[in-house]
Amino acid sequence: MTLRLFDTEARALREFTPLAPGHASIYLCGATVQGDPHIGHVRSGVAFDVLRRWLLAHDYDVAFVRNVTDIDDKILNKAAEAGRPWWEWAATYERSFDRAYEQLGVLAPSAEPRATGHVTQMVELMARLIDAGHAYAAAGDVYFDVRSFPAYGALSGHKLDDVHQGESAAEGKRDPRDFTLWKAEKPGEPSWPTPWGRGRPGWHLECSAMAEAYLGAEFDIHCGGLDLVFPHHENELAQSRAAGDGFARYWLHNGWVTMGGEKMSKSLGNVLSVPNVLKRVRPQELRFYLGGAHYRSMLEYSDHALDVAAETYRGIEAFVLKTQERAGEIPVGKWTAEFAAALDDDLGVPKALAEIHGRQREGNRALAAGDLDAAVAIAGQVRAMMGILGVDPLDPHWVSGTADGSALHDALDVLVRANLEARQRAKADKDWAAADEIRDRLAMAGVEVTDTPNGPEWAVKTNHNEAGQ
Ligand SMILES: Nc1ncnc2c1ncn2[C@@H]1O[C@H](COP(=O)(O)OP(=O)(O)OP(=O)(O)O)[C@@H](O)[C@H]1O
Ligand SMILES: [Zn+2]
Repeated sequence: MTLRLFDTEARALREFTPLAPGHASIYLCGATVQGDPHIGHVRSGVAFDVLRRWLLAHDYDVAFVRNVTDIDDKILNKAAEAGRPWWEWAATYERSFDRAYEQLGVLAPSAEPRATGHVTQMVELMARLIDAGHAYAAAGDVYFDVRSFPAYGALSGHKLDDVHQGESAAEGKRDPRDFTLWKAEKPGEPSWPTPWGRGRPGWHLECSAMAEAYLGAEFDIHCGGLDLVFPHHENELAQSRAAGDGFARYWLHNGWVTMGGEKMSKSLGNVLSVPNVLKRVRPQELRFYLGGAHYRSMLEYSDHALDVAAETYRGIEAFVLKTQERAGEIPVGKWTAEFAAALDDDLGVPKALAEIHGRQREGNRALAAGDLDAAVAIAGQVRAMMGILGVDPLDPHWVSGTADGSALHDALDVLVRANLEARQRAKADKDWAAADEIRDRLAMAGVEVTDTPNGPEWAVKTNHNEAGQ
């Protein structure tokens, strides 16, 4: 595998050579869990899941860390407005993000560290920076001294004179371009002890400390959305390198989901929540849509574009299902050389999809010609390639997640019906105890039985609405 990735720091495609052969360590900036995810939020999760799957397919041992920022001004403010504890607010929306990732078939991270669980590491990192003369404490805050790090701005291309951290002026800050590592305690806000007083972490510090804790002082790839290049990643890099760590060796950034030409963003109000979109299309179709564009390009949302992607997905799915119907089984095959070349070229998913469509057409021709062996072989290739993109139509994730017509549902139906027939026989024999026992057993398994004029009907009780399924 000769994988080339566009490295934001080098501003060029670079061949990926891991720090340790056969291992890849990846850090992805996760969500600030302040509200439900919109489809822009989950794009990075989907895009870099493809990178992970491609490395896994080449037998890499991948350590994939995606953090949760569970302490932040926005979380504190929103929780306070709602009159709820901040930790409950964060936990609620962390679950909401987890559910969205799960629905879209994003592989669970190797570790999902929360910022609040890593304050010790943050304090240690600050101590190293202060000792090395790169940071200072003032009035309970701790700042990074930007001028002490000559390479500052190298990632984003900012000249020092043009740097605006987006932070307000503060007592004791030596230079307006310095950024906050640690915020002094405010009344009523959560805080942790440090040698410089109680307070809470700044966002940038969190990721540097968590990346090092899990992936070491130097690791392979740091990923995130394009908006994070500055200041977030510039500041992460400055902190970690100033502290003597090699930090990330490659920086990858995904483009935005836009609507009306602007970044989909809560503050602009042009957002579509994941559950809402899943009322229109199935999760695998949404994933196919979000993951179908090149990860670095902008993806302008429209209902029409989403519908077209869903229809395209259904075309590929129909070919695989039709072949499966005739052949019985479609073993996962191997991707083609064209597909590999496309993905190796900075994860060129659009070209990879063109290859899949080509195979699909060839497969449909084979089906039409009655050449089932050829169709099965091609469907196996299609499954392998779609699997790398996380959307293999026969992946059990989609099959079991789809309540109607799925293999799992059909299997369950056979078992439940057998139980219901036994219950009918027990009733006919006036063996009420046996009939009740069967009903109770089904209830314990979460199967709810309703007697209707057409006979008993059953459904699995769920605790949440399975939107779109
Ligand atoms: N429209 C979008 N398209 C792609 N990625 C996005 C989009 N909006 C946010 N992200 C990414 O989601 C991740 C989490 O971002 P964060 O929680 O800071 O949200 P945000 O950018 O403040 O979103 P919002 O503006 O909607 O509040 C970041 O990596 C960010 O780049
Ligand atoms: Zn981060």
